[in-house]
Order: sequence, then C-alpha cells, then structure tokens
Amino acid sequence: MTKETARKMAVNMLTRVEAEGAYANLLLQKNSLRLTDSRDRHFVTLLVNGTLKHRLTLDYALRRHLSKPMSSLPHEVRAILRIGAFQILFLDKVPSAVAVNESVELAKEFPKFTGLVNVVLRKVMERGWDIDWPDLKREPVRYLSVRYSHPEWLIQRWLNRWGIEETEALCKVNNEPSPTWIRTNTLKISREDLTERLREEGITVQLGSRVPESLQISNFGALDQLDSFREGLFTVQDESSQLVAHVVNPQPGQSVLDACSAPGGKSTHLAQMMKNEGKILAFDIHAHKLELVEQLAQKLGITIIETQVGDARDLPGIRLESQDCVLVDAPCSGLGIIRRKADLRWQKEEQGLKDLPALQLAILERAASCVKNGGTLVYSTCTTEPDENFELVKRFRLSHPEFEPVDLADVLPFILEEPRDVKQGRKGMLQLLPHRHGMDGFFLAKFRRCEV
Ligand SMILES: C[S@@+](CC[C@H](N)C(=O)[O-])C[C@H]1O[C@@H](n2cnc3c(N)ncnc32)[C@H](O)[C@@H]1O
Repeated sequence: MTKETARKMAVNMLTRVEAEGAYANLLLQKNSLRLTDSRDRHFVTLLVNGTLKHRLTLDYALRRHLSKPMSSLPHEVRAILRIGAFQILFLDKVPSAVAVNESVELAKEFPKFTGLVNVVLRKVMERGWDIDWPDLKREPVRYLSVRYSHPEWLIQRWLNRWGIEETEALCKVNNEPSPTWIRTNTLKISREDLTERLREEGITVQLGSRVPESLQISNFGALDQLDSFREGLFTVQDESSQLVAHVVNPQPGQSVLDACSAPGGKSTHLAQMMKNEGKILAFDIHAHKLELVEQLAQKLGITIIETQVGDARDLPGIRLESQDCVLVDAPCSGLGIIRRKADLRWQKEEQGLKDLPALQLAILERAASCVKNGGTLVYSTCTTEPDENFELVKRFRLSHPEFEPVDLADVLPFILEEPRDVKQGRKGMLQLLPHRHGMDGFFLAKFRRCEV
C-alpha cells in the first residue's frame, strides 16, 4: 500500500475525531493494521498524531490564506488542509510540493474545494514559517497558545504559576515526539539479557539511567509481532511511571493494596518487586479495566494479584489498618502526559479539573485507613497541577498527623540533583516535570503510619 492511501486513511481518522469525538489512538490501533507496509503504518500515525497535536498552529497558519472560517468547510476538507500544512511545516522528509500535490489529489473527491486546497497550501508553502504571530509581550497567552498549539486556559494556568520562560519550555517539550519506554519483567529475565534479545530482534535499545528495569526502544514495528513481547519478557510503561513501584518499595510476602489499579502497570511492577510472593489486592471502579490487569498479570507470569471491582472511596471489605503498603495512583487530569497523547490537550476542559481534588482526597482518606501501623502510603498522579498534588497532600496531612513523610531520597532509584527537589523529597513529595526532568510529568508522595 502506498503513502497516498496512508494520507487518505489519516484524513478519514481526523474527520472522525473531529466530527464524532472518536479517540485517535483507538482508530489508529484498529485501522492502521490494514496497511501492510510498516512504513505506511508509521506514516499514518505520524500524520494523525502530528496534525492533532499541532492543530491550533496549523489552523493559525492556514487561516491567513482563507477568506472564510475553517468551521465553514466540510470536516474532510479541513483535515486535508491540516495534514497538508503539517507536512509542509513539520516534516522535512516530505517535499512541500509533494505534500501540496497529494492534498490536491485527496481534495478531488470534493470538487468544489479542490482549487481552494491548491491555492491555500501553495501559499503556506511559499510563506513557510514566516508567520505573523501575536506579540509575545502584549499577548503572551495568545502567542504561546497558537505558537505551540495548546488551549489558552491551560497556558494561562501555567503562566500564572511559572512565567513565560518555563511555560514556553513545557509547551515545546509537549510537542516533541515521546520516546517508548519498556519495563523488563525481572521475574523472567534480567535487563541485560532482555537487551540482547531485543537487539537480536533488530530493535535499537538504550538502557534507562534512572530505573533499573527500564529500557528505551526505537526502530520497532508492531510490538505484538515480537517473540520477546509475546513471551511476556517486558511491558510498555513510561520511565516516570516505573518510579512508583520503587517508591512503594514492597517486600516479598507483604500485603499490598493498589486502590486504583487498572490497567495494571503498577500492580504488576509491585508484584515483580515482591518476587511474586505475598498478596496484592488490585481495586478499580471499572470491571472491564480490571480484565486488563488480569490479562497483563497472566502474560507476565504473575499469580499474587487478586482483582476486586469497587469504589476506592469505600474499598468494601478491606479491614482498617490491614495492609503493609497502600498505593493510590489516583484518577487525575493527566496534564503531565500531554506529549504522549496527541489529542489529550483538546479533550480536557478547565471546568472538568475542579471536581478531581475532592475525589482524590476521598480515595486517599479511605485508602490511608487501611495502612497498618508502621506501613506506608504512596500517592501518585500523572499531572502537573498543584491542586491535585502538593495542595492535596497538604490537606490530607492536616487531618492525619499519624502519617509522617518518608524521605524520597531513600527510596528513589536515582539521585535527586535540584535543591528544590531534595527539599521537597525530604517532605515526602516530588513533582516531576517534562521540561525540568526530561520525563513525563508525575507526582509522588510517600508517608508512614506512626503511633501518635
Ligand atoms: C491513573 S489510572 C491508574 C493506572 C494504574 N495504576 C496503572 O499503573 O496501570 C486511575 C484509575 O483509577 C480508576 N478509578 C477512577 N475512579 C475510581 C474510584 N472512585 N475508585 C477506584 N478506581 C477508580 C480508573 O478506572 C483508572 O483505571
């Protein structure tokens, strides 16, 4: 199958995302398999994710040459214009003239708009990155929003907190391609042996420097075609997410509660650290997601995870002060992983963030009640927002003097360098940010129950 068909597939997917609210990752997973050549699969993924990520910047560049608003055009024509502009502005490997011609071909299905697509994309090609941006000093929110394709409400929040320089740095990182991290299944293989196996399978592998099980991989096609993957020698998990089980630091034979466990990335990591000895109770509110936990555990050869459907604000049937370790990997706004999910920035709304802290605190309160004396409690999120992180933990501690901070320097598998992180780490907390730490945005906090 040729690149032209990959482009057509991309237009169809982008149209469905915009018109029906379909999820791009699910569409890609389902449809791109129809492309037999792995280069085409790679290309369609690049087009869909890149166009979604940069949508606001692309529309800004296109609008300059349109006499009517984008919204007046059919969804398909918008998608054709956007993927055309994306190739011209962001892809060095595709000659701009090819991008224009291919887009005009696609537009022939919409004869009324073929001329418009041709004229507009030729102008985008001529102007290139010579775009009249809003003035950074006078209109910083608008500038950062259209320049880096982020919603204005999010830029405003980050600007208030961090100022222009840091906000710009974060936006830039969010637009970079996200590396693929995997976690060695240490129950079956060592990281060194896995590295060798993967290299034999033709994959480029780099050892992670912060987590002892982590590997960064590139140059791979479909993972499920690899024997090493099918044998359960590894699972895909971002590096910052792999830190959580190390911070929990459970020991073989202990009883562990994972209050929000699906799809099981951290539960299965905890089981690896426990050498598959002891018991992990994996809760989640969604039964269908718990099936994923069970499937993953089975694939990795893990037998100590027991799943239970239920609301973590209630944790029905779990006795007070019964667990050695409790993990609350809370439902959150996910704003630390914008780089990883192309359409996440457009799916979130500021209003939707408001109810999260109440839910998170209720889960944390109930989960904390299950920690036995001397046992530990870990709270984590994949967001950048203090209301869900530092502020939430502060609120929890105000009414729970029995929980004392555990210095994170003692449990993290790498050394904290920044004085700010060292100081927070002593208070049992750490905020990782993509532009400061070079990994997904994540928050971690750890406390031990002591006699009061
Ligand atoms: C951040 S995800 C957990 C990811 C998981 N720990 C992992 O590593 O794969 C948050 C999870 O919380 C679940 N959840 C949301 N509200 C919940 C509630 N009230 N009680 C229990 N689980 C809940 C969601 O279904 C989701 O699976």
